Parts: sequence; C-alpha cells; structure tokens
Amino acid sequence: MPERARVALLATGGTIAGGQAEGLAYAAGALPVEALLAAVPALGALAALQSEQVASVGSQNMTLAVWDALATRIQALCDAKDVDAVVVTHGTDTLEETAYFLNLVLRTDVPVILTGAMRPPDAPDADGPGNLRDAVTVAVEADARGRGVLAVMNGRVYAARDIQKSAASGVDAWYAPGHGVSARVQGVNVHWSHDTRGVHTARSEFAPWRGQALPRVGILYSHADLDAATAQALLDTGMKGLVLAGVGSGNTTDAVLSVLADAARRGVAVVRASRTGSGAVVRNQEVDDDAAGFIASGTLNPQKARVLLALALSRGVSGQGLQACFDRY
Ligand SMILES: NC(=O)C[C@H](N)C(=O)O
Repeated sequence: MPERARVALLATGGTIAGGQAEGLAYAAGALPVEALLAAVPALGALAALQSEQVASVGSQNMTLAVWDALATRIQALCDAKDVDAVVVTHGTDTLEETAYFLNLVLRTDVPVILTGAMRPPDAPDADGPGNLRDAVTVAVEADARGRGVLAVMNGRVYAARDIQKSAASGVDAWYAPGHGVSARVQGVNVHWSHDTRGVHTARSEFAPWRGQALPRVGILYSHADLDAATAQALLDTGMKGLVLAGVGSGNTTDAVLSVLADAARRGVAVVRASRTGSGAVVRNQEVDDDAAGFIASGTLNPQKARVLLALALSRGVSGQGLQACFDRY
C-alpha cells in the first residue's frame, strides 16, 4: 500500500448520521457524509479518504436497491484499483444483513468494513466518531485483506457471517455466536484472534454481483401455539423460499411443519433456522428434513439465512444444492 492508504467512505445513513435530535428521539440518516468526516479530524492522518453518499436511510428501511447500488459501486472501485479499502457507514438494525450480502457478492480481497453507531452524533457520549476511526484503522491494516467483509463496532472487529446485533440499546450490542470476535482495536493497533469461517468474497460463487432481481424469501417466526393459517398466509404472498425462525433447534408446531412440508413438495425452498440467537440447526435432529425436503441453516441466523437463500435461488440452486450452500457459506 502507498504511504497513506486510499480509503473510500460510502455512507448509507443510520444513527451514525442521525440528526434532528429531541430527547431520545432523532431521525436516522439525516446528516450527510461530510458531517461524519468533520467529526473525526484525525481520519486524514490515517488515510487518504474519498467519500460518497450512496443512500440516506435508517437501516430498518434498507432495500435491495441500496444493496445493488452499494455492491455495484464497491465492485467498480475495487476492479479499477482506485482504492485500498472501503468503509461503509450503515444503520445498525440491519448492518449484519448488508454485511453478509456484500460478503457473498463482492469479488475482491480489498478490505470492506461496515460501521455504525448506537447513539446519534449529538449525544454527549456519541459512539459514531470512535467507531468510524476504528473502522478506518482496520481498513488500512494490511492484515485485513482477504478476510471477507468485516464490521467494526465498539472496539471489536467481526466477520460478516458472525456479527449479530443482540441488544436494542447500548453500545455493547454486538455478539458473534459460536465464533467470537475476529479482532480487537486498541488505538492504531489491531489484534487479530482468528481467521474468517465460511466461503466469502473472492471465492464466492455469488460474486460478482450482477444486479439480478432476487426472489421473494420471507421469515416465519415461530412461537407456542403457532397456527397453520399464519404460515399459509405468508406462503400465499408468493414466497419462493421461506426461512423458519424456529424455536430451539429450528422447530415449530406439528400443524406448521405440515404446511411447510406441503410447500416444500410444491417447490418452495424451506430452510429451518433458530430464533434463539446461537447454536446450530442440524439436519434430521427433531425434524425429519429428508422426508420433508427441508434445508437446515446450521449456524446462520434467520435474517442471514434469508440473504443466502435468496441469492442461491436467484442462481438456480435447488434441492440438495441448497443444503450444500448452507454447509459452505
Ligand atoms: N443504531 C441505529 O443505527 C438504528 C437505526 N434505526 C438504523 O438502523 O438505521
């Protein structure tokens, strides 16, 4: 890398760019990328930054259109060899979904780092400036290359596959079930603890992103006494794939299992995941996946299973090929 690494900062909104604060209330994504940069003057010493506003949304409103713009732009920057790293600012609500999507569709070894904030910029203890500084610190690390898409929050670095927002408030809202943090940031030092698991970026069969439409894939949240009609109503919206956010090891009521088995027979791809937040959903444990034609999500949470399933279906993967995807990615 040259003396000062070239880092592209792509902003999408979120609380890190929150504005119009009144008490605890604020509007996510109100501030432009220039305001984020102005809050961290030290960034100029860390990297030669160029910035772009890709979107200005709270990440609860993240869409495939923004993912398309983001993936297309990052791929172009990497292919043109215009940057040494990319930092994306993002709302925290769906940060892990965007991170995992990019992890699957970008063909590059260039570090791509997502960051955000749990508190808006005008909070007295705003966490955005520190997170942005840490993200750029990680981005310019030679060791960050080839690790897939990463997220930096609260002094820790997480692989896209692992990170999970696990609290509705507070800066320590981040968790990497089963695998732990990938690195810790201390000032300008980054201490790596392990490599990234799962196939990603340069070796992903879903990369590069081609701007294709994605099929409708939904998530059904299970609970005590979940009835068949609720599951059927969701399927009737035209789902091509359905992820069960199941109780325990990806389970649900007998009534719903039978609706899902029917759907699988009709060609809907049904993936069993767990609403618990950690652990693995394995094949044929309490549910006969072989008989029902279901896929087990392994350690992917429901919201990331939805991303992988939609991408796999968009590439024509079906049947046991889908299970192979969930085993590999
Ligand atoms: N902390 C945040 O960023 C939350 C916000 N709703 C967002 O995801 O954009």
